[in-house]
Amino acid sequence: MSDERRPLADLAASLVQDVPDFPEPGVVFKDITPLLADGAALKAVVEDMASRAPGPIDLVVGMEARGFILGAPVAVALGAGFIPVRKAGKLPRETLAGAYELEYGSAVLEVHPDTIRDGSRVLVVDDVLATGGTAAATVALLEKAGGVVVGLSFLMELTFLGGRDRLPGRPLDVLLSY
Ligand SMILES: O=P(O)(O)OC[C@H]1O[C@H](OP(=O)(O)OP(=O)(O)O)[C@H](O)[C@@H]1O
Ligand SMILES: Nc1ncnc2[nH]cnc12
Repeated sequence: MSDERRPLADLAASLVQDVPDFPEPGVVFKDITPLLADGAALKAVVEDMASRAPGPIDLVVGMEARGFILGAPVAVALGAGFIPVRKAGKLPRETLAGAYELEYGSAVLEVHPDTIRDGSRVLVVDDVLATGGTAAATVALLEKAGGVVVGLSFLMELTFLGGRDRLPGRPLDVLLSY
């Protein structure tokens, strides 16, 4: 990590709380709500994510639900559109769907493919990269819909869960590593 990014990383880390055994025994849940509640920290994190985008971005994609919280303001900061990738059954029109596994369960993600113009440069934003199941399923959906995923940006990575290995060759940006 660059020296200039260190103060932001320290601030963000101080505002993430560990919650043991949530949502199930053995999982240490990284709770970002204290960070979200701190206006200066939230602004700094969003601006940092936007500033590290790899080149021009047409669309920012956020995954339900925490990916919406960070993704939408990053999209606004970049002047890009925002695409919600939602859990099954929430989007009202024709969807593309993909199943995936995560640290504490499995689910299905969906997107409205007609909101992604062919060849759009897409940045994926989420709070946590854990097993990488959510991110890998999202990349697959976006590429099927015609987008070009040029990067993924996460507030934090749980390195011991190996999510990076499910995103080989993808440009990843992470502020905090655990
Ligand atoms: O790398 P993975 O193992 O896939 O885990 C990461 C995902 O898990 C969390 O979302 P969650 O599905 O818990 O939903 P939420 O944002 O609605 O809480 C987090 O916000 C990521 O999207
Ligand atoms: N340990 C964890 N804490 C918060 N979000 C997560 N998503 C997947 N694993 C997580």
